[in-house]
Amino acid sequence: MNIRILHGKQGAAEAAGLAVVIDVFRAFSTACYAYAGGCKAIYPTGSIAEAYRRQEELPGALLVGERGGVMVEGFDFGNSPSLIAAADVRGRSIVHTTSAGTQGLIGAAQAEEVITGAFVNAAAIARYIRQSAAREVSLIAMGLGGTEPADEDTLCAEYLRDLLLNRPVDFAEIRRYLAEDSTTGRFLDLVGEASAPKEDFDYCLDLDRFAFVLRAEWEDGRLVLRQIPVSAG
Ligand SMILES: O=C(O)[C@H](CS(=O)(=O)O)OP(=O)(O)O
Repeated sequence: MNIRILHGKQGAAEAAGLAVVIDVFRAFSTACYAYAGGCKAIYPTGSIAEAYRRQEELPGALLVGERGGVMVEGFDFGNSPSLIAAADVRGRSIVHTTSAGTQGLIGAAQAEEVITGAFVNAAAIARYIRQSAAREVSLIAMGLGGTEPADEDTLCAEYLRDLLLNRPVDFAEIRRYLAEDSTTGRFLDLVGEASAPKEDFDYCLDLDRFAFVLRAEWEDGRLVLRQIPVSAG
């Protein structure tokens, strides 16, 4: 298996084979919590205007997302895993637009298959990749706004690579580093911003909470994330 670590929107555009678009803080942690809460489907979109157009096509859909980490005015929720986990999203479609994560899903157009990446389902991602027998794997660390590296995404890409190569991993040290030394968890700087609660840090670093992956598929001309359970072993 050939594994490449790529970065940001540029990396997404270069991704080949099975692509894992990684956004730990917070897009793809939030998406996992939404599926765990029973949402019907998540539609990743690029622009805010496109999100509103998609919502018109999907009556009753919730609008979820941010710009600069802050909930888009008029949306139902920001990009917050803890707030989504506390909400009743059962049976609801979600239209999701974020600065980095959803842009990466849209940009990875050359890849054969695209799944999301986060720590909350890291072991399931590694199992899914092994079971897929993919020969080429692109791990894309989306970073800040898809243009600057962010420690949490780079560390998640390296963590997934090491799992796949059966190398030792030390999640406790990653967590400690992100809590104490890293400065790239931008939403953590939005102190007092309701759509960026500090609890999101723990929600995003709840390693292996979920045993599924989210796979991006095209349905009726729309990109949608679908939940794929991954068996143990
Ligand atoms: O909502 C987030 O935490 C980030 C905002 S920013 O890129 O850190 O400003 O969005 P995401 O697309 O989930 O990285």
